[in-house]
Amino acid sequence: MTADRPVLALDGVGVTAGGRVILRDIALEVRPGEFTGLIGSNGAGKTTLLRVILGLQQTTTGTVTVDAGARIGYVPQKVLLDPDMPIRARDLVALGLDGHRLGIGLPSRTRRARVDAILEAVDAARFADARVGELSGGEQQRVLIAHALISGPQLLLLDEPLANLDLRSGQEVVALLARVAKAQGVAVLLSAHDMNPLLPVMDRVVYLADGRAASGPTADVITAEVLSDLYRHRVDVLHVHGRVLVLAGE
Ligand SMILES: Nc1ncnc2c1ncn2[C@@H]1O[C@H](COP(=O)(O)OP(=O)(O)OP(=O)(O)O)[C@@H](O)[C@H]1O
Repeated sequence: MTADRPVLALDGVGVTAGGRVILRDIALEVRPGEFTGLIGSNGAGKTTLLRVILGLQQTTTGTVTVDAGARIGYVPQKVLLDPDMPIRARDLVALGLDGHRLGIGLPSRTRRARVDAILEAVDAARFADARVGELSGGEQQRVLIAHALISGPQLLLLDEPLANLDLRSGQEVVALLARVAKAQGVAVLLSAHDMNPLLPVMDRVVYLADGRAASGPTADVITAEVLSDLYRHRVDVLHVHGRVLVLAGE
């Protein structure tokens, strides 16, 4: 795997399910060490696209190419952790190791060291022994990210991880993921309905509207011209106090 070879590439991908066209002609590339935002409003097709990449959703057209040997980590949307579930944060993270062939046969001291190191990397060491159900949303999100990272994936997919976080926790999770991307060369693909929390770190964007996508470097895609073309309707892109607003025009 080299820095200039995409770890993931989609070309002409379409999905029809339940008699409905959900995605059409999606093309995108994701590279090692890059942070890509998958942006779209409710129902735009973000989860479906992530499921396509995971091989859980059948495509009707196009190709999905994952670099040979690349492992994929996944943090699904809405993981419900029962407050009474008697599992500690460190045990949940260790499950990410056991669910993978990497985890089999590791001596317990090595396993523990791996779990500690990954909890440290996501700034979750201080609640390693707490029950996951009792942690705050932001803390749980860190544990779930550690769980996805422990098998050493080259591609990390996260489905709306900021949805239930306050602004501050959201910023912390985004900064953490950007660090992981750069330090470990992981390609991060994160879905969100609002791109603003991602702007400081987002190298590339896949902007979904009505099942179609515009994708590429953020500055090339988030323009009135490209988004008007995508929406097939005039939209304006406003930059206000460091935020980007996409507004329907006349
Ligand atoms: N198997 C299916 N059969 C029929 N329709 C489906 C199927 N899977 C998804 N859809 C529809 O496709 C559309 C896109 O769904 P998807 O969950 O991918 O959107 P999303 O962008 O993740 O939305 P949200 O932000 O609300 O989670 C929705 O209208 C959904 O109802």
